[in-house]
Amino acid sequence: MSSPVQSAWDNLRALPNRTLVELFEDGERVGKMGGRIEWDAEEGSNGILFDWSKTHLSDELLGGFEALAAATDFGGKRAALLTGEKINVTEGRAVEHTAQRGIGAEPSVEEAMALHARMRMLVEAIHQGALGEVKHLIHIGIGGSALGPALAVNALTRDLELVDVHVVSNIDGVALEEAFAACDPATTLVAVASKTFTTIETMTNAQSALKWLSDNGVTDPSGRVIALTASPEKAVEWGVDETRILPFAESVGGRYSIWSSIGFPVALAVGWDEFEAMLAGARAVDVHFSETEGRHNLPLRAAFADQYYARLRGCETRAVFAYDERLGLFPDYLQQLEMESNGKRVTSEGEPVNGPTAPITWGGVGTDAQHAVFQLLHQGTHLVPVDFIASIAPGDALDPAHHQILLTNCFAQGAALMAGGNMAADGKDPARAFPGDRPSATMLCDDLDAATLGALIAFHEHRTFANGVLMGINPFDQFGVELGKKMAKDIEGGEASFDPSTTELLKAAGLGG
Ligand SMILES: O=P(O)(O)OC[C@H]1O[C@H](O)[C@H](O)[C@@H](O)[C@@H]1O
Repeated sequence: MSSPVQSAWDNLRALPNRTLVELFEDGERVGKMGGRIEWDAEEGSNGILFDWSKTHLSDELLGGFEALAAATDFGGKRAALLTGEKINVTEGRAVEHTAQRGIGAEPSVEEAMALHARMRMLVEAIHQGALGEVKHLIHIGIGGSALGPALAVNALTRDLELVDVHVVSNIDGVALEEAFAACDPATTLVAVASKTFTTIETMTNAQSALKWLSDNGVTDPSGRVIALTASPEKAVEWGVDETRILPFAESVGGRYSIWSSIGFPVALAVGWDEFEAMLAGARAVDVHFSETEGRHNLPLRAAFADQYYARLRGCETRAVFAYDERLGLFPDYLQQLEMESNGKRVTSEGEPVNGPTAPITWGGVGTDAQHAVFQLLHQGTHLVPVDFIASIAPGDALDPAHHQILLTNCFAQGAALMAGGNMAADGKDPARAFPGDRPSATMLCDDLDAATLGALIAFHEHRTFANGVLMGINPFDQFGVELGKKMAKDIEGGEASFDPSTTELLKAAGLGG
């Protein structure tokens, strides 16, 4: 007998696939497949329009996916997420990034608010000169301790940068040297961001940053260090003064940690109010996600489309193009969020999964990408669902033509992917033929400010969670990163023997004994 989940998938597989042109015969489609999430802004409200009408989701498919959501107990799992149950079953932990935004179990929300207050005091004290003149911050961290800060600092500091922030993640010393070259040691602080405070890249880079400070005449280098961590005791052992440790809860996952003290460089660069605005934008999405049911729940609806393309149409990748220079790092951010969360092969119960899991996330910025990779999207043999992200308000103060061309190109690409056609005069040249019926979704922001960035990130967090629920997997562990780390340690320790290829490579590089 098949399980309710299996029946829901069987039912989905039996539904007809309609073309986008056929789907648009429904005159109400744009309204049905669009939706806004809004929040209060200085003047009125701001928001994001989520237009999923150019995807192949039909009324029947939406109904089928709603049945799947019911069979996988989406409602119960969402409630468990938002009330701090231990849903990260493989690690026996709650998952409480929303508590950082005020949504969650009361003690966790209170703890988050108290830690935010402490972070705020330090940020404001630094702005007021309590640590002397501070012009630069070298933020050292990797993975979830770097990608969020790098994204947000890059996105939000075009108009205002109170402190010049350099995010360094790679162990390749070239990365750290580049930051050194851009900073004056006398006016530089170093943030060491690591949930565990053990990550080899981060700890090695932090040590070298201390050495750089002392080699360049800073008398108390460790007095220039701020630790952002869920392991404050390890930071103390490492030599950071307790007054400059900004802790966060163990239940905040690395790739979900921008909302915690890992967001310190953002607050330092753009000020506390902007950091709070980012949290408020995320909270607006949390509220929508927690209160809206079925197809009207926008992150869930996006996950329906993700599952449709990955599992029913065999798409192995999905692409994200931000038509906004400020979101240049958004695809990188999403790669960790989605691939580290849902790139799994067993369910939460340890059983093999019943279909493909996370597709490969890739992308870039428009219009650059149009002149490089869009050829494949329009005429290649892979079907790639595309997300477009754009802002109605421009980020630049140049001739408005810049922004108009940017936006018209963004919309034209979605239209062209869907419509297809033939560019030859006689309409018959196969090399000039566009098959069309290629899907895209568009996220159109009123403006790209801190609240909008928070909302965009939270939308993708919940979309990722919803995908995990529909596939029956735990999105919150990441054991897949461990084996390579262990082998690197084994090489360092000279303990292990390796395959012939690896042994030769080590020998050629003069490594590994
Ligand atoms: O913050 P840390 O403990 O230094 O961890 C940094 C990163 O490394 C790990 O290997 C994980 O893959 C990431 O999820 C994590 O964000």
